[in-house]
Amino acid sequence: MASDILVVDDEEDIRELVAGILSDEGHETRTAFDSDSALASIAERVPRLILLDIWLQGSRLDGLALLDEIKTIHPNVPVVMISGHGTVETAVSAIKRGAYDFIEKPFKTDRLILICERALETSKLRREVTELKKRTADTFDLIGNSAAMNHLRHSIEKIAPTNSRVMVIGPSGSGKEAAARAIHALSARKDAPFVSMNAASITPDRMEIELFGTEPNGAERKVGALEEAHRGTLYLDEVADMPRETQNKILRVLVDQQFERVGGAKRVKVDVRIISSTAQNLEAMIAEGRFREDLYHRLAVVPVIVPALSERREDIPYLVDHFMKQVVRQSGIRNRRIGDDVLAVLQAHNWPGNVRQLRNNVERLMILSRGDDVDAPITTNLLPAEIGDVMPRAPNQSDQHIMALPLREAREMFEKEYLIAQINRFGGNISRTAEFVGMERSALHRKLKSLGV
Ligand SMILES: Nc1ncnc2c1ncn2[C@@H]1O[C@H](COP(=O)(O)OP(=O)(O)OP(=O)(O)O)[C@@H](O)[C@H]1O
Repeated sequence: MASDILVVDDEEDIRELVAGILSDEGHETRTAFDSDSALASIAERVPRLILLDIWLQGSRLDGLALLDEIKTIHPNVPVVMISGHGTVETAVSAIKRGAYDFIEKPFKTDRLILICERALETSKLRREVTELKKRTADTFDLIGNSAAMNHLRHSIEKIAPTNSRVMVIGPSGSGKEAAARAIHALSARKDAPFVSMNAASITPDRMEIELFGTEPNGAERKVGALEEAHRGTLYLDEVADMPRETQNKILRVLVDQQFERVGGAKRVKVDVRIISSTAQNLEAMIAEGRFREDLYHRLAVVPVIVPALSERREDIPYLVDHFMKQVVRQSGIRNRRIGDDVLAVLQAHNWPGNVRQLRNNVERLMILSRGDDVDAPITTNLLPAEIGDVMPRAPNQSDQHIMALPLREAREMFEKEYLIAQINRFGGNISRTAEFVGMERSALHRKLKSLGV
């Protein structure tokens, strides 16, 4: 892949030769003859790779001093030193000071190309690893300041250091896996793997292979999730959707504490903490005979509840801010300000898809507003119709369309839904709601009473 490379050398012949070879390889090259012109060039645009002469005659900073300067400002840009005869020792010390490698003059074209490609590849991998680490770290952050989130965080902190099996219960997209990852991250198992397995998406005949793996001498070599999670945590997502046969297999492992790999007779023992999750009411499923009661009791030693987003609307501004920063980091889109009107609509919406749906909408808003003036706030006209709806329908409300009603009833219906949404938005705080809607607190109380709220 073509990269932007800066060649710094006081000898014009060498500069042009190196730049020429790398240009022929398809890279974009720039040159500088001393430390100041190099720093100016870097300040204008940070190159992907720098080739730097060790001596740099007639320059304010020699090659090593310039290397120090570059490593201070841009520690991740790889620098390859160009050394002459008798300067190899200096080149070695340059590596200790952060240079990626060095090449000795006179050099062979192939060697120059090879060193540059390797330096570019290594720094690309480093960038990817840093990015991945950031993304993994993101999943451990449980954002939110509502009473419900504070309670959840508190429970997680208490449960994490124990070895108890946990069942995380909450609607789809509410953050069950995020909670499970937080439990793992705060436990003594944090340096061992967190293995996630969606039990519902695997057919019963495949389940055994995925969970137990195969004996190493078998036709298909597979390490099972249980072994992969050794000393760590196995997250069994959506246990309610597991077929009966799979439930039996999981129960057997929990009872025996050991298992056999597919195609093998040896008993394998692993040390794994199991966290499971469900979006469904398992007790009702047990009553209907669709879920094994004994398995439920073994999995749900400690139940942890993650509430729906509509029950903790105060968290929405924090989540929006968090997701905007995440989008900026992951996709390089410039950060934007979000208008108060947009936040008000987002807080009033019911979010059936919970945090995941909110995250997708924030990402969509950022993408749609990409070409706009960065100083202007994101406005409501970018929201999809179902979210921008000024009449969010609270659960159990009449679903009669407002246009089918006479004015008095339509006004009452609007007032009722508007006020319920605003109260929810302020977490049930009547004083703050009254202040926002522009009413006296006592008048708001009377209004709510007359509307039967
Ligand atoms: N409190 C939170 N703070 C920050 N991010 C969150 C929070 N809750 C959820 N998320 C993010 O929202 C997305 C959905 O969360 P997650 O996958 O944990 O939900 P889930 O309940 O396990 O979903 P499913 O029911 O589909 O398995 C993820 O990107 C997750 O990182």
